[in-house]
Amino acid sequence: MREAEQAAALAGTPLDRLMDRAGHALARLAFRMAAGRPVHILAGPGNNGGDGYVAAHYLAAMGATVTVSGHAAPVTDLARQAAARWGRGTDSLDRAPVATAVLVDCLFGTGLNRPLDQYLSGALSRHAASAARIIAADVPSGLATDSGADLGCPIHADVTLAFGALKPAHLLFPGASRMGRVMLDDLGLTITSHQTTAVMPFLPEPGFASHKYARGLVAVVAGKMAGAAELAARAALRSGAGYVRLIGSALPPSPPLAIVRQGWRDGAAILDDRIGAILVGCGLGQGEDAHARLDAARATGKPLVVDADALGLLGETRFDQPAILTPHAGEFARMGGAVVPDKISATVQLADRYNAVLVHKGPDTVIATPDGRVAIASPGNSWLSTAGTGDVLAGIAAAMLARGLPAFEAAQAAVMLQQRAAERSEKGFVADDLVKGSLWP
Ligand SMILES: NC(=O)C1=CN([C@@H]2O[C@H](COP(=O)(O)OP(=O)(O)OC[C@H]3O[C@@H](n4cnc5c(N)ncnc54)[C@H](O)[C@@H]3O)[C@@H](O)[C@H]2O)[C@@H](O)CC1
Ligand SMILES: Nc1ncnc2c1ncn2[C@@H]1O[C@H](COP(=O)(O)OP(=O)(O)O)[C@@H](O)[C@H]1O
Ligand SMILES: [K+]
Repeated sequence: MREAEQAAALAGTPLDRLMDRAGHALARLAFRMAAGRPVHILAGPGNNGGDGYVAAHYLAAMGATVTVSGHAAPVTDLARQAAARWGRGTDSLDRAPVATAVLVDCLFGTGLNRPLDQYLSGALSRHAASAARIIAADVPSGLATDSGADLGCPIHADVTLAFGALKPAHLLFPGASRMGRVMLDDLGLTITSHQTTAVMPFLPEPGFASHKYARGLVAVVAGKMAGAAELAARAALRSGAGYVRLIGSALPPSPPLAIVRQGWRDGAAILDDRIGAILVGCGLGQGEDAHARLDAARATGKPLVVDADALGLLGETRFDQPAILTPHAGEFARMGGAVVPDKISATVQLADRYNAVLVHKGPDTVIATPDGRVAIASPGNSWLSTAGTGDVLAGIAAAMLARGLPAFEAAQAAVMLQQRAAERSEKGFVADDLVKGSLWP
């Protein structure tokens, strides 16, 4: 965002214009939410506080009842100009709060560089308790914008109005749990970044020239716990693969019978040239056989999805072929990934180490490439926290690789399709329910 501010300034949008837009947007939102009742604004010393003074100026001009409490005098030129524009009195932050309809938290935004002290977090929480609704300007104060880490944020906002672009704190936990409804005002900026929210790539439907191999042949390698591979195979088929082979499963055939079952045959089963992607790991186990199956899958040079048990067998592997690795937090830690709070850097580091696309799962899934591109999924449906939904994700990812998507796009498609399936399902769904019908968007 700071880069974007600089770019905007160079492109001729002065920063005071951006602050004016931000403050005006805040004022319009607070005006609507207050519906004639009083609004109180907390203004910090930096430009987040500046947004608050501008909002106060506009609210007064709209005829709203608006008061401001300031923490420390403005320290930036922009914030000083904004405070002068407001021009009316500013209370001290520790004056006893009065009941208000809407509190607008403009204490700190992207400039927070240390935890809130007790004085600040106490004052913010007292003011919040006296307000019916809370709007956070850019981010609730006390959250680290770039990681979503909690640096002593005492509030849950009802609405967070993000400026310019969404930041990691809007999507990553615990920050994401403090936002309430997130709204974005782009301030008229076009921001390009190597960090984005995950998006669904365009998936063309089968055309007249399509055939089952053109749509993608997926090989799912089974192992000790055959159910996991079964789920993954169904997910691959239901998400549009033309052909799915389930290899080495000990379970008897069950619907959909379109899944073709084959023995492992010392690895010969995965050598078919027409196979577009191999999924290995779901229910694989960790013994000798598991090692052999993982090694054979790698040796084919074909695009791979590596999940679950196979993630624990990778050692110092660096992938030569397109590969997607899908660890949950526990598997991520066992693979040597640094523990959060900075889930983004930790995921990029591991992607680089394995030379693969990393899908670091959880309520806030982070997808990273070895060259540092990052896509963060919007917080998912928490009913996904049930056994087997990871196998479903891995199966969809394999189908996306087999249809020819690059690994980064395939991983995003898989996360989006799994989330959409969850949204369409009844509360209390289980993994099997997700793959009963089509997973196509
Ligand atoms: N990005 C943009 O293009 C725009 C940004 N604007 C606003 O500007 C904000 C960023 O402004 P700033 O960079 O001035 O940063 P902030 O206003 O977030 O805060 C910076 C100030 O707070 C102090 N500070 C940091 N952590 C503290 C702590 N724990 N306790 C006490 N003091 C602390 C710093 O020393 C500094 O004085 C954004 O969040 C956004 O609201 C808007 O004005 C519109 C334009
Ligand atoms: N609280 C949650 N909210 C949203 N999604 C979740 C949550 N917990 C887990 N998930 C998602 O559910 C899936 C679980 O995968 P995983 O832990 O590998 O389960 P399994 O190994 O049993 O298949 C992942 O896609 C993950 O992102
Ligand atoms: K804020």
